[in-house]
Amino acid sequence: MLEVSQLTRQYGDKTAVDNISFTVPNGKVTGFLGPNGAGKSTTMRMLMGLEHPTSGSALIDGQKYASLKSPLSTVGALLDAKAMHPGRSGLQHLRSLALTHGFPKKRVDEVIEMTGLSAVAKKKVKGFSLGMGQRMGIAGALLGDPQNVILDEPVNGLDPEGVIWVRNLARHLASEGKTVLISSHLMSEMSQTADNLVVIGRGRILANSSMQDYLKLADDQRVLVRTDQRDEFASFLSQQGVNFSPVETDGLMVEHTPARDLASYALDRRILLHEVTPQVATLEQVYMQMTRDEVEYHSGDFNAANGSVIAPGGSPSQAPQADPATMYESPQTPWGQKGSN
Ligand SMILES: Nc1ncnc2c1ncn2[C@@H]1O[C@H](COP(=O)(O)OP(=O)(O)OP(=O)(O)O)[C@@H](O)[C@H]1O
Repeated sequence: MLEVSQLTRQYGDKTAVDNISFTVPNGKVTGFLGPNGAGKSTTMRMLMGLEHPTSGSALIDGQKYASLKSPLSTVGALLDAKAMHPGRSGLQHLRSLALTHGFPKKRVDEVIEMTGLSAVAKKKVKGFSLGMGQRMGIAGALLGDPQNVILDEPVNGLDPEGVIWVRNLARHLASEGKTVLISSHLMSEMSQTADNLVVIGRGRILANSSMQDYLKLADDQRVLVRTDQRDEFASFLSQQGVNFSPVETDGLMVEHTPARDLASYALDRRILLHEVTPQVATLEQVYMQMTRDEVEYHSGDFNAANGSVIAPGGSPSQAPQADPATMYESPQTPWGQKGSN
């Protein structure tokens, strides 16, 4: 179990992590979400004893990392996939880790096999692709068969097969009763992987709940109804001041009205509804609503018609100007999205 309690980390004037508390329970995958610069990596690094908290605590199974008797068997982390000696092979890297921690060579072979690296394990780390480096980092994290696993952006650079593999791995570890904390910017992936979510923005907790409860926070609850008496039902809804929009030939997407009320209105008016489907918000929709004002590094919108970039809250300019406030931002790509970082 991981326990973060009133944790704060300041770098000079900058408060990277601001008095946050949350628990990551055993047997669950907990997604750790937040915009760039929200404080996820800093929190994970404090759990792993790589940064000292300014105040508060970050504990693993009730202990600070530095006090753990058998660190690699208690917690395994992928924090920076490039943190390996470039001149060594993956096999050498894992063997030296195993040797210093007293794990048998057999365990190295097991994690190499588990992470799909058998064919490249003897290659020098400097020749690794981003995805191979990620897999090697995960292999290192799993070496001690730890009770707690912390993965910072593990799917970064992985191909679709690798992304599914990480999902299955996380689910498998949780099914064995292990604690899994995993950060990612891939919302669709996270929605399939995590049981619980901790969302942070500008160093503060924005949400800490089960995935199910989180999805209920969508502020635009909508219900799709279908009926052969659409005009009649639509005119009734208009009289009630309910907002809706037509869908295909027989449907209405109705806003802010519970499905039960809609069914009841229809029954009273002897209108047969042949479909009443509450729309489930996606994780991405709820997350975007929640973090709208928490994004430290905003991208401008790209105007495909004339190639201009509209600065956040501003008017079009022909070329993006270098601005110290956005110096961490990825360059605008021709298709108007941020590149990966
Ligand atoms: N060593 C440091 N010195 C100064 N500022 C730092 C340092 N490490 C992190 N920060 C700042 O702390 C804030 C939180 O950074 P952090 O890397 O934890 O965010 P993150 O949520 O992991 O972001 P991303 O999703 O981009 O990886 C950022 O504003 C970052 O610039």
